[in-house]
Amino acid sequence: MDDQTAPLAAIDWDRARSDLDETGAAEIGPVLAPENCAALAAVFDDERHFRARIDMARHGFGRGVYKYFAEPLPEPVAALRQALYPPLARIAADWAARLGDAPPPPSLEALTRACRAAGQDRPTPLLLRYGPGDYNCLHRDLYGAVAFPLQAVVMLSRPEDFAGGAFAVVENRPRLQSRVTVRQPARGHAVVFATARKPRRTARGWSASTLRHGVSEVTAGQRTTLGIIFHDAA
Ligand SMILES: O=C(O)CCC(=O)C(=O)O
Ligand SMILES: [Fe+2]
Repeated sequence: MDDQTAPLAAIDWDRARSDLDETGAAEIGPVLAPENCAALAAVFDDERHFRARIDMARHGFGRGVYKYFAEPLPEPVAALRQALYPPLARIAADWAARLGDAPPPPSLEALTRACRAAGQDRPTPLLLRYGPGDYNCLHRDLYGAVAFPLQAVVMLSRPEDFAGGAFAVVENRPRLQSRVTVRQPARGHAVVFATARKPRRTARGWSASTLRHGVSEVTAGQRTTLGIIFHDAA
């Protein structure tokens, strides 16, 4: 463990796995110390750290702004991405076996190499900022053929900094009505969730349900999050 990330060793991965199996989302944490949350939120206004700035309303993605980090990623972001990969890859490997998919690469480095080979070479970790009236439409963060099936969002704001702005995952289940799971993680806590699909037990074995995630309207204050996506973008 280093001083950049809170002790991931304390995370109950069995519980996270069963929450992910059940709903496609699991709250874990803390994963970032409060001082790192504050420092990362402050980075939002410093354009030197980013490769792209997206005005969500312009693209019909919702309302608010997000920015993709440029390389090199800030140390706490790189360290957290690295630390989250192995436990998430174990869950991803079980999901792949259930769905008959290829297993995930054994390491983040191997995933990055697979991305490069597919022409996906731009970093995807991002900061998102929402003010009053802002929201994030349901979506999937897919950026090319290579995709890791799980991702994380870390809350950088304190609960008293904003109102509204709930994180939501919607699971579209074959032949069933859709299920929504809503989370409001504390500062420094994360929600890990399925990027696009997850296995769902059926009478005959397993089938794939499809997932999207988004954020409900922020009604007051300012909400800043860190998104950690493991595959790179084309
Ligand atoms: O701001 C959030 O809670 C979710 C942001 C998001 O879409 C993501 O991290 O992929
Ligand atoms: Fe997203």
